[in-house]
Amino acid sequence: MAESASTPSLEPDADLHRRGLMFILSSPSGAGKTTISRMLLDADEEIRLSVSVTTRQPRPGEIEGVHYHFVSDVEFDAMIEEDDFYEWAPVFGHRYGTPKGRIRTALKQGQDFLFDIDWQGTQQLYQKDQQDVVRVFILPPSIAELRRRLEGRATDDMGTIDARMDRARSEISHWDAYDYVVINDDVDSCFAKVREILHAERMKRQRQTGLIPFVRELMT
Ligand SMILES: Nc1nc2c(ncn2[C@@H]2O[C@H](COP(=O)(O)OP(=O)(O)O)[C@@H](O)[C@H]2O)c(=O)[nH]1
Ligand SMILES: Nc1ncnc2c1ncn2[C@@H]1O[C@H](COP(=O)(O)OP(=O)(O)O)[C@@H](O)[C@H]1O
Repeated sequence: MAESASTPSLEPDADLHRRGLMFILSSPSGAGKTTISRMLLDADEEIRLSVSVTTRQPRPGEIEGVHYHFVSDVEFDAMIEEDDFYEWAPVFGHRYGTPKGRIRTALKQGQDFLFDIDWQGTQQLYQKDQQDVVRVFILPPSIAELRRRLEGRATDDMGTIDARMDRARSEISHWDAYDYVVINDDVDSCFAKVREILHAERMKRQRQTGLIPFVRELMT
C-alpha cells in the first residue's frame, strides 16, 4: 500500500539526529583501557578519540596526533594560560589534558567522542557536562594479573611498574564514581560488553532528538 502524505516516516539517517556522547573509559594503569579503546575505534566508525595532550615521552609505536599530542612542560603551561583545556590533571609525574578543540560543536552535530582519561578528568568532565557523559570503569581480574600485564607490556622499568601498582589501589577506589564497571578478564568479552553499553547509551531517549517530530506525528 502506498504511504499517505500523513504517514510518519523516519529519515534513513534519523538516528544521527541525536546529540553525541562523551564516552569515558578509565581504569588502573595496565587493566586494558587502551586495548579496549583501540578495539572500539576500529569497530565503530561513529566514535572518535579525543586525543589528549601529555608531557610524557611517547612509547614505542605511539604516534604524535594519533595516540597523544606530546608537548613540553612549557607548551603545556602555555595551553593552560590560553584556557585550551576542558580538563587536565597530573598523573605519574606528568600532566595530561583534554584539549577543547571543536568537541562541543561536534557533539551537537551527533559526533561521539571516546576519552581515555583518569578519574580526575572524569570528575571534571562530568561536572561540566553531565548530560553527555557516560562513565565506564575497567577493572583487572586480580592485582596479580594487573602486574603481569604491566610487565608483559614491557614499556616501563620496574620502578615505574611499582609506582603504577602503588597507584592502582587508589585508582580502583574511585570505581563507584562510574556509571558502569566491567572486568577485563577475557578481552573479547570485555570489549563486547563495552560495545553494548555504547549502543544502549546511544538509544537513550534524551539523546534521540531526531525522534521528536516522528513521535509527535504518531500521536496526532
Ligand atoms: N585527566 C586526564 N587523564 C588522562 C588524559 N589522557 C590520559 N590520561 C590518563 O593518564 C593515565 C596515564 O596514561 P598513560 O601514560 O597513557 O598510561 P596508561 O595508564 O598505561 O594508559 C591514564 O589513567 C590515562 O587514562 C587526559 O587528557 N586527562
Ligand atoms: N584481557 C586481557 N588479557 C590479557 N592481556 C591483556 C588483556 N587486556 C589487555 N591486555 C594486555 O595488558 C597490557 C596492558 O593493557 P593496556 O591496554 O595498555 O592497559 P592500560 O591502557 O589500561 O594501561 C597490554 O600489553 C595488553 O596487551
